[in-house]
Amino acid sequence: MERLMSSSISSKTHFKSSIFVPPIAPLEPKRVWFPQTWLSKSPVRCSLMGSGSADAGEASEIKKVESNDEIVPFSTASDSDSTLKIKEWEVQRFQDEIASSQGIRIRRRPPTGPPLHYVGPFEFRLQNEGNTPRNILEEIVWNKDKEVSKLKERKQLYTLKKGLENAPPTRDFVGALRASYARTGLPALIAEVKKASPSRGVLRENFNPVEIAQAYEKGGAACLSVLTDEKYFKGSFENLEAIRNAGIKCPLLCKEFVIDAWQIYYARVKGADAILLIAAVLPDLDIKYMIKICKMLGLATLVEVHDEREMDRVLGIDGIELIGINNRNLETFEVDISNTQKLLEGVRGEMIRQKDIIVVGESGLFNPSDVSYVQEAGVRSVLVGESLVKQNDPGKGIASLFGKDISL
Ligand SMILES: O=C(O)c1ccccc1NCC(=O)[C@H](O)[C@H](O)COP(=O)(O)O
Repeated sequence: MERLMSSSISSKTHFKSSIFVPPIAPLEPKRVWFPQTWLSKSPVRCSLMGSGSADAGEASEIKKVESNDEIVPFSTASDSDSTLKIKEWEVQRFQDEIASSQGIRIRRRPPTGPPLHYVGPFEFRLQNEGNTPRNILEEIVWNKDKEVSKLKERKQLYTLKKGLENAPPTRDFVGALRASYARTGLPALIAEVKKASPSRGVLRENFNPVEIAQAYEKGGAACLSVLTDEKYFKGSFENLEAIRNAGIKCPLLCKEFVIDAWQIYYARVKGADAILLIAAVLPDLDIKYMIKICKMLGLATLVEVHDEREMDRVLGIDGIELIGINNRNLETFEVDISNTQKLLEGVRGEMIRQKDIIVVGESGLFNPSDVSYVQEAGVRSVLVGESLVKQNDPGKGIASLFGKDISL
């Protein structure tokens, strides 16, 4: 690993020395053997923690390695392709080690896919622990990795940044939540525009995102959350853009699985006012880095946690204004709204009050007693999808959710 770091530094890369490098035993490349057929011709484009597409100068003291440049060869592998692959593999391993040292179970997709194995004249790919996603969240993230790589090839950051000049102005997402809470005395609603989900399948066949958004706004939602993932939620960035262009005044959260800063720029260009960052997926340094990028672009961040460890990590990060507590375990689909209460008890709740952080209760909220329960636990906002989107009139669903009309 030391060798990896020094080779990265010696090439023309942006690497800030303030990055925390945990004491990992150096790898021994001489013991690593890769079948020749496992090696591809693609150029290495690696980034520590996977957020490697934004300009290093922009989030000043924060990290990064991004290299298409010459790389110092160092192993027994004879050609430069294999050296690049070994380097990719090492960076991947380094990334996963940092993540797991923070209790993150979701691994990033291995860069090369499963190795080929030979049995006599045949070859096949072995499926094993290392190359198969272990749960739905990991699968989504691995798929997202492939998706984002392709999108980045089609639209480079440079082009996206030019698009920023024509992007609509951002609206104050946090301000809208505070104002709604002050006006109604009830948790401010972030109403979710979601056609389907991995746990519930298709929620609404007759799905018109703009009409649903208009109904939510009319029904008293403070902000909207728009799913943009296509494969698992049947959402899209076109939906986000259409809702923004339809003149909806509620600020919009881009509900995406963000693993790369490129996605933040893309969301901004498509009209988002806020971005979701999931602590189960992103190491601390990525969260800090992405918050900086968001601030620079005028976007709010909703940092989502599910357990105490994630909450403690996030409370250790400066500048957090919104924390979402997801009552759904994204690895198992289990939903339990008492999770919100558990995470807001004692010293954690105290710290949140002191920092004036708005907590958003997410998932599994269906009726007024669910809403009161999480409000008593300390939330000042709720993020609700299924129970609203399934109603014939999703706007009227809001009144049923709160037990009264909150649009007035
Ligand atoms: O909902 C899922 O099945 C799911 C699976 C994997 C990752 C995320 C998932 N959902 C995202 C959410 O947490 C919800 O869309 C959101 O909190 C609203 O929940 P609900 O009101 O229960 O629809």
